[in-house]
Amino acid sequence: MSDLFPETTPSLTPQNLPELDEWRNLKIDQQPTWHDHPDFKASINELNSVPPLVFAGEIDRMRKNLAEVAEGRAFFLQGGDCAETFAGATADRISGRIKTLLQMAVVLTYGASMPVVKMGRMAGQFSKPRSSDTETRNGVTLPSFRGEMVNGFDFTEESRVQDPKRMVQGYHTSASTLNLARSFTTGGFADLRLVNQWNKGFTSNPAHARYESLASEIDRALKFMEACGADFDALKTTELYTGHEGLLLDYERALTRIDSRTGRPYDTSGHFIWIGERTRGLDDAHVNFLSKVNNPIGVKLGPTTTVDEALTLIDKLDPEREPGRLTFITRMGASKIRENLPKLVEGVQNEGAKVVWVTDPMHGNTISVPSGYKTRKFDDVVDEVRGFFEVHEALGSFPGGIHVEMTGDDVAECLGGSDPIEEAAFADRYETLCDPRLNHQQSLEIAFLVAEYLSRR
Ligand SMILES: O=C[C@H](O)[C@H](O)COP(=O)(O)O
Ligand SMILES: C=C(OP(=O)(O)O)C(=O)O
Ligand SMILES: [Mn+2]
Repeated sequence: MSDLFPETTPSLTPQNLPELDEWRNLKIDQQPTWHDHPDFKASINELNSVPPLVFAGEIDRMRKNLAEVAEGRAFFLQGGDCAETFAGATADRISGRIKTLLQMAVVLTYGASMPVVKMGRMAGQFSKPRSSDTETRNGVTLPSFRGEMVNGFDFTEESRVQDPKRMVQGYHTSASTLNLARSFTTGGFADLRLVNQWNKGFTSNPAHARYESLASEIDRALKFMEACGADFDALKTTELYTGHEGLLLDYERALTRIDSRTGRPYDTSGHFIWIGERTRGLDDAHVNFLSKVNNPIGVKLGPTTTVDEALTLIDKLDPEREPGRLTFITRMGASKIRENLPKLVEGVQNEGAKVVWVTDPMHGNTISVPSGYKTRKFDDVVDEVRGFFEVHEALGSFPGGIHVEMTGDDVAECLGGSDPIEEAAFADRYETLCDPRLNHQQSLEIAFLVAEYLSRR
């Protein structure tokens, strides 16, 4: 808490720093239409006065960690739900997701002999951009579900009404999620000497067996080091950052605070905030607002991104060219990455900028199956990851990270994997409210694949 005392800098309270509100005059996409709602002002006022979810000092530390990634000395792992849910913020669900993410990180750290910067798509991933404003089922048309911070998922008129009080509920759910994440990662649960135990409760299959054997190897190495008298205090805790798409600017703005040390604004809704593929317009509201806060910022880059767009994004979001400030999360699709990514990487290299390059192998590979489910083929996900490593290898740039939609649960949402998920399983185990996620085992498989590529470098 000591890093942030907005009340000690009254001339710089969030309310009177006009540059933080420039976005209000710009084009803005994918927003709720709730500004005249009777509860809108009170909800914003409440969010203006709640404590920050994360602190400026932590955000700075993440930026420093990401600078290491930009220099090729660490790897960046981002993972979590496409859309978090309020009901899903239970101890079991949250710990399952964190365990899976930490297991992936262990595989990567050990396999690649490299520190891993870990970020959960969690404690704030409650709003969604949509392809269509409405959804039609059996002849009934209702507003689309836009994430639980905006409206409900149930297909009824009442549930789909946009309610600004949901932002306040989103804040509180984020706070309790973060509280549990902090106690897991600092309270002994994430002690590296317990890696073996994180696998308990998961059924036996190829990825799990592989994890068991890697965990035993780590265990032996640690026992050896311990016998040599090494001090393991540093292994007791781990750092898990949070991140989400900064889509709802009313929410992001209300949680922005001024850091008393520097007088600079930080968006305290999460450590890492990214701009989605649908809202990255160069002169639009999202780029403008996030250019003003001091957090590390990501931008999703889809297959139509031009070199000029990428360079202008750098100019706007990282004018000082500070490694760690800007992460480009490419989501091209398996069939396009080998053709589209090289020109972007070369363009950025020629400009002399050092961004972090992350692959999101999920969003360019979404398909619908005849039964109506949105899904992704595990093989396409793997192929985009391979393409990402091939392109960076060829150009001598650092493949800095991976961004996946995943869960710790044994869901059936993405097709394939070494214990293959078939379409028939969707009827019972398809649980996502938006995009299909890798289940626990598929997530571990991806981690092993990435570790192999990293260790070859
Ligand atoms: O992550 C999210 C989805 O890709 C995005 O919300 C669009 O989904 P839709 O095409 O189902 O609207
Ligand atoms: C909407 C998302 O991605 P994109 O902006 O890349 O489509 C997402 O990450 O859930
Ligand atoms: Mn998604």
